[in-house]
Amino acid sequence: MVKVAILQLAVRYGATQVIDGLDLSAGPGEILAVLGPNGSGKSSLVKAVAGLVPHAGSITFDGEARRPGRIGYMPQDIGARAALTVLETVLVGRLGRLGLRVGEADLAAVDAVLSELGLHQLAARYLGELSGGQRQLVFLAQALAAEPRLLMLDEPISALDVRHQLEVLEIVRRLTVARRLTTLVVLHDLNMAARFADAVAVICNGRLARFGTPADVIDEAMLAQVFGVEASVALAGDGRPNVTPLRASRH
Ligand SMILES: Nc1ncnc2c1ncn2[C@@H]1O[C@H](COP(=O)(O)OP(=O)(O)OP(=O)(O)O)[C@@H](O)[C@H]1O
Repeated sequence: MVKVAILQLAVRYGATQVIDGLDLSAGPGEILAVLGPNGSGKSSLVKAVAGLVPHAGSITFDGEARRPGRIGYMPQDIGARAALTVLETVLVGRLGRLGLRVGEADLAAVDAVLSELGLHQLAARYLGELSGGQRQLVFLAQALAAEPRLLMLDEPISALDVRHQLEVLEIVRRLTVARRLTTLVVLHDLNMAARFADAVAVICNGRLARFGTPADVIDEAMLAQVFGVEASVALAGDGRPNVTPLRASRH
């Protein structure tokens, strides 16, 4: 259980500032979806929280600057360069917890995650022999194998068919609630964000454009201002918004 508080976050690459003055928070048992146009700074935000890029401003975890030991991070870029099998790749997720040898508990944890994501039959295959969607599931498995308290997923469903998209987000939601994880997930699919997130942060040009519940944030005005899209947004029976994009309103 980790309360993440971000205050006046700034990230720059060389002379280019890509996140500027961003305040945000996420709590245990909660999925925070991070939305925004391409290049707006979503991955940079998640990398800053994971400690993978330097930043200014403050990021605290339960009020402390020190990151919790158990972080699960799934990057957006999941190339197949490493000559590892699926089993080995998922085991890497437990690196911080491995002793001098792989123990029974590690193998059991990996086994459980492989089963949960339906990856058992692929366990001995090399990453380079998988489809893009299968590889995405393997890297999700790697993030979950850490048994994280803080879970960060950068576009985890972008290569998945619609059933796997739903399955993955259902698993993420179930684990988030059952284990009181604090979950940050970068998504491009507005309707999946509306359906699965407790809170939504919209990033635009490195700044926080909107932050609140899906119903507060995902509306026609935001889609026009932030994404340059004309859309119709209806509230479903459960009060969550449903977006139908109509046309690009600017080029
Ligand atoms: N390592 C880097 N060096 C220099 N600039 C970078 C680097 N990584 C990202 N950027 C730039 O920072 C800005 C934000 O990138 P970031 O990857 O955070 O955006 P994003 O919102 O995740 O985009 P997308 O939806 O396309 O994945 C972009 O303009 C990008 O070109």
